[in-house]
Amino acid sequence: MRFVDEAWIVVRSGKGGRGAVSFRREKFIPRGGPDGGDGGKGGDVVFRADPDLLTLYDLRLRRIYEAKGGDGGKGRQKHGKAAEDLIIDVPVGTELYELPALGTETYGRPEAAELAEAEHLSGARESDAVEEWEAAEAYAEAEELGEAENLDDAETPDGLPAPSEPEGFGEAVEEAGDPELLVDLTEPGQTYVACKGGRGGKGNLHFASSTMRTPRFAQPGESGEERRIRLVLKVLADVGIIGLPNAGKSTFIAAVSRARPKIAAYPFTTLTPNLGVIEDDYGTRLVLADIPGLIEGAHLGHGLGHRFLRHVERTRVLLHVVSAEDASPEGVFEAFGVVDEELRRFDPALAERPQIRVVNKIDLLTPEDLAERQAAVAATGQTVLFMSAKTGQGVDAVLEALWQAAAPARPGQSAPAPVAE
Ligand SMILES: Nc1nc2c(ncn2[C@@H]2O[C@H](COP(=O)(O)OP(=O)(O)OP(=O)(O)O)[C@@H](O)[C@H]2O)c(=O)[nH]1
Ligand SMILES: [Mg+2]
Repeated sequence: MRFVDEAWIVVRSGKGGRGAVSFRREKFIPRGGPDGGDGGKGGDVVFRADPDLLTLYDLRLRRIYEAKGGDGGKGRQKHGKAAEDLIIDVPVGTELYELPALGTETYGRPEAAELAEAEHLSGARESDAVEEWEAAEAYAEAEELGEAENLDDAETPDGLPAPSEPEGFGEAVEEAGDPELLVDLTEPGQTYVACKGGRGGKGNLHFASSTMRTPRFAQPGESGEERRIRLVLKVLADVGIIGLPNAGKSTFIAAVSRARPKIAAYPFTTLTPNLGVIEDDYGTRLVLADIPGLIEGAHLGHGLGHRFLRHVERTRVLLHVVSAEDASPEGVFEAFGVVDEELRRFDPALAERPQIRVVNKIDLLTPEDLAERQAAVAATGQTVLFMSAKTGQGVDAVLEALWQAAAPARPGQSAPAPVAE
């Protein structure tokens, strides 16, 4: 499974529907009072945490998300229908950050002009001859067509041209400094309204007064909002597989799950975390995350590790893998120490996370060499497992330890036993 952990998108809520300009038509009354209804509210943009999603991949394929606009008001005091909200499903564990605005003009949207118009009209400056004239013209035209109740028809549903990405957009996003965290969607079904839809405009029935019996104007709908949002998925894996580059982490996850990460005999083969799922006979699942190799200085941003350490923050158990090539009989714990130190400097709480320690590639050792290391470990009273992800030797014992340490307690079962350090 391809795992994408970051994306950024533009979201826009829908514009409010236009208020209607309409007049009652009754027999023998040539010009009845205004009865134009209000426009409907534009759609909100809502993010929702979906437990079935594991990646942000879909959000990479599309960049701009727009909710629909509200319907225009109608005659006989009928209000326009509110638009449906646009729901964007994201994996559980997605954080949303606000990116700085880039200036709406770059989109060539008529927003500013429309706002001015809305202000102008809501101020109901009836002395403005031009405005009157335009409204009257529009009304006459509509009347001719027999659809005086709704002058909104000429507009596209949201009244805006199709969006396009302005030049320099990507760069500007890249340069955005520390963005502000808006929400952390950690609960399945949790929602966050990122943009509120615009309010519908008032119909002309609101503008009648003693001096203004036949208002030939109505408010346009309020514009929607626009935001640029960065999405960061922190893997909600149960187990984080950590270790130095080339230790065999990807080989292990490929051996025990259907994940098919790239495996190669050079460091930093894995560039983004891979997720694998294992399932027991009861259908209980454990999500494993194969994290790119950490090296000394990861906490300083050296290598790739730093960027990915945050994924480990949320795992319940760490599977710490070292290669037998790096673990001499006296130096087995030293080998684990390098990555432990990186964890500690990045976040002391991380270093306290339960760890299952595994020496991998034991197929490269003679039986005597292996026995020597096992004896050295046993003498310390600590637990270290030995396996070969390549041949499968010892892998079942590692899986068993993972289930013990990370499986969520089933009803009627006590919590998993703590892992021996
Ligand atoms: N002999 C032997 N080789 C192994 C074993 N496990 C992995 N390898 C080899 O070690 C090399 C590195 O394996 P990977 O699984 O890519 O290592 P990794 O820890 O994911 O490395 P990075 O992604 O770079 O951090 C590959 O050539 C694997 O074939 C093992 O149990 N025995
Ligand atoms: Mg790898």
